[in-house]
Amino acid sequence: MKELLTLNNFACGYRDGFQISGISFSLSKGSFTGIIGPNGSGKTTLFRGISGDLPVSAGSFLFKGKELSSLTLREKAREIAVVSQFTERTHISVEEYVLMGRMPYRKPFQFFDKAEDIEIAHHYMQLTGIYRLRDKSMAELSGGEQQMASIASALCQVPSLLLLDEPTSHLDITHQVKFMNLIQKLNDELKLSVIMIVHDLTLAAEYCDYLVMMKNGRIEWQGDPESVLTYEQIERVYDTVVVVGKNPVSGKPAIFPVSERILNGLKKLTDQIGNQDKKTSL
Ligand SMILES: Nc1ncnc2c1ncn2[C@@H]1O[C@H](COP(=O)(O)OP(=O)(O)OP(=O)(O)O)[C@@H](O)[C@H]1O
Repeated sequence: MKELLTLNNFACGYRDGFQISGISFSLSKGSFTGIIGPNGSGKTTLFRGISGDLPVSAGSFLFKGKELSSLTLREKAREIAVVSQFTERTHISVEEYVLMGRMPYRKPFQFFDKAEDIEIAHHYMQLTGIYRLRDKSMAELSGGEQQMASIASALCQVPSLLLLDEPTSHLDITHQVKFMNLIQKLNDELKLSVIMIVHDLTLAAEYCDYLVMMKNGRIEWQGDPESVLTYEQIERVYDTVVVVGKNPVSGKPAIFPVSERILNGLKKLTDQIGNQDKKTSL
């Protein structure tokens, strides 16, 4: 089966509070999808619905052809791994933290990690560049290093779907690009499907092959980056003036903000030209 997940008229939300509704999209195995939209538009709520953290209140959600709610917690944990924005500042070692990702594979009454689990954890620590930090406490790591440890732990679950909630928000440009390249590599080589909440639209355009743009708990637009990230749609959804250009190397959309001072200057200039045109036509 090519389709990994299908949401059909899906709705979920908080009791007597915010709801997302009418959500319909399908993602195939190995896709790299970005969820974009303004603050409070429902991106994290959608994530919580996809991870099974919030129950489906209407519509359906099929994962590999089965209702997600029919999977046991252990089955879900073997299929879907979530990396949230915040890592707990726990005092356990990096290695112990990463090994927690093997929990869904532990047998009842298995109190020690098997050699196979340790081998898998070491493999993903090496891949994410944190192997050298394995004996340090998680609390001693920088934000970027903690982020990598979370990814390594999530990969230990050997999931088919990785959910990333704003993973690059605390990273400098070097680490952002390094991080995105790693996710792209996992996506390419392991055919790992990725859904990522991302605020940086240019970064989303560069790496994602599909974008879902949300506003007020609904999908406003979805498709490839070129069709979603037009200046008209961005302005309508974010209520902000932007210029959309092209990355000269990749050809992907690049989004530029425009300051109010520049906009006011442009407005003055067009008003002056308009007044001159009026005078000459009199
Ligand atoms: N646990 C909760 N209980 C009730 N309402 C919540 C809860 N979490 C979030 N909300 C509300 O749901 C709405 C959507 O929040 P959500 O976190 O899904 O938005 P978002 O698009 O991820 O925002 P941001 O970009 O700011 O992270 C907000 O109005 C928020 O106040």
